[in-house]
Amino acid sequence: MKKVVKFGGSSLASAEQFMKVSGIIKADDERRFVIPSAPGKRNKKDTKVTDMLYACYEAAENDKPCQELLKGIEARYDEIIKGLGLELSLKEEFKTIAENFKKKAGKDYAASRGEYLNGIIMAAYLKFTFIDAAEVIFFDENGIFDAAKTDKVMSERLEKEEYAVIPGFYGSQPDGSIRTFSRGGSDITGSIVARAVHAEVYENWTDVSGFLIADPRIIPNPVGIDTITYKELRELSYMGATVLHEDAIFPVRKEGIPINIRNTNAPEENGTWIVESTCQKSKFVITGIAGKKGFCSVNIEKDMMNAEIGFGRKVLQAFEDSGISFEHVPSGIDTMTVFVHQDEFMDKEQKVVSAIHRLAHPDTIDIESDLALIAVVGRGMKSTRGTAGRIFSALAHANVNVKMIDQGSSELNIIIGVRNEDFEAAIRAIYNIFVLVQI
Ligand SMILES: Nc1ncnc2c1ncn2[C@@H]1O[C@H](COP(=O)(O)OP(=O)(O)O)[C@@H](O)[C@H]1O
Ligand SMILES: N[C@@H](CC(=O)OP(=O)(O)O)C(=O)O
Repeated sequence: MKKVVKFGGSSLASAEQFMKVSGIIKADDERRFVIPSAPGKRNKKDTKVTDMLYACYEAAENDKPCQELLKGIEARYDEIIKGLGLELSLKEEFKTIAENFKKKAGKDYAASRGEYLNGIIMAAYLKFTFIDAAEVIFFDENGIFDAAKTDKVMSERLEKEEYAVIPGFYGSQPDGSIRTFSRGGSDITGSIVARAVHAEVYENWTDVSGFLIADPRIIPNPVGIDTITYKELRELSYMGATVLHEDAIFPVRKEGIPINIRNTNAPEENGTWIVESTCQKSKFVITGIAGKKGFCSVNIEKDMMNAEIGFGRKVLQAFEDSGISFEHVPSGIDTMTVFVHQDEFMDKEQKVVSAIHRLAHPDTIDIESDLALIAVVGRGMKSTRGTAGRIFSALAHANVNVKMIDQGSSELNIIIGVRNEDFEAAIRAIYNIFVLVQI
């Protein structure tokens, strides 16, 4: 039996955390393949090594001095090495990194060094084989993850290893350059490794005891989720529940490998099981709530819009032509609203508006910014009447003005648009009505 274990930055932020991690791995000899992230925050005010590397590289790229910043990063690793009592020096590694920064080896190369160096330390401490992810994780020349090549090379390579450490977050492109996944992407590496070795389980160790019904930074001590389906999880992580990267389920999903979210600081707890499907009912009507701030709505009105075939396509074409993806498109008889990410949209706003006028000839276009989207997700909602009603009465009681509602036909989720400033109050109101009143 093989278990793949991924440890997030919060689990590897200091020597003390490394010791806990080693204890967890050594407690079960089926924990054979280890995916470390870069050191994360040691306290709320601390900076993640990945962010330090981005900052350092930005300086190097602009021909500004970055030696001091790099020294700060080296000091973080040295502190871990010293704390673990290891006979290991990363001097040569840092020399190479400084040289490559000078040669402008790329932002992705810079960020990836956080995981690479942590992997070297982890392998030395555990006495496992170190495998550079650049040798087993591949992207094509356009930077798209190459699943087929990765799966083949990775499974052949890991077949030969009993115990190995593979750093998370990055791989290589055909020209040998380093490419990373998006932020939080070590979760994806863990999932890819789990698939390649046909693991029995993919354990994802973090600093919370599993997936919680709501973000603990908004709801103090939220109830934990015992079991959640891949689909529910995808909705929640896409909508901002950062505990697992939204793309991390794809590799394991195809193999039916469950993901178990666990807490490095409370390993005795079972955490959350993420599975393909389950006959287990969730504790409450809803499984979870998540959300994100920073959206804009573009409201388009045109009399008799309903009778005009192709109107929606023309409007969306205007967004596509500017390279802007849309999140939701609720519509009425003579209105259509397109929700987009504010930061993506801001610079191109007027270009898109004029394109909509040119392509679709609407009567009016009205833009509203600083909106948040909240997803209420649950496999139990389909069979329960009145869920939407309960949400709206809770929001009305909390004085939250609902800007938009969108329910997918799967009835797995309801998306609600509110003002950014109402975001936390809205999440609290929904949590209270579905969870607190039932406890
Ligand atoms: N629904 C949720 N359940 C659990 N944690 C959540 C949720 N939503 C947001 N989080 C946040 O996700 C954090 C864990 O993810 P992350 O910071 O990426 O950890 P790691 O460094 O271990 O990869 C938690 O500390 C918590 O603040
Ligand atoms: N270190 C990378 C990748 C990652 O997955 O980190 P973490 O496991 O700490 O979320 C980041 O900060 O984005």
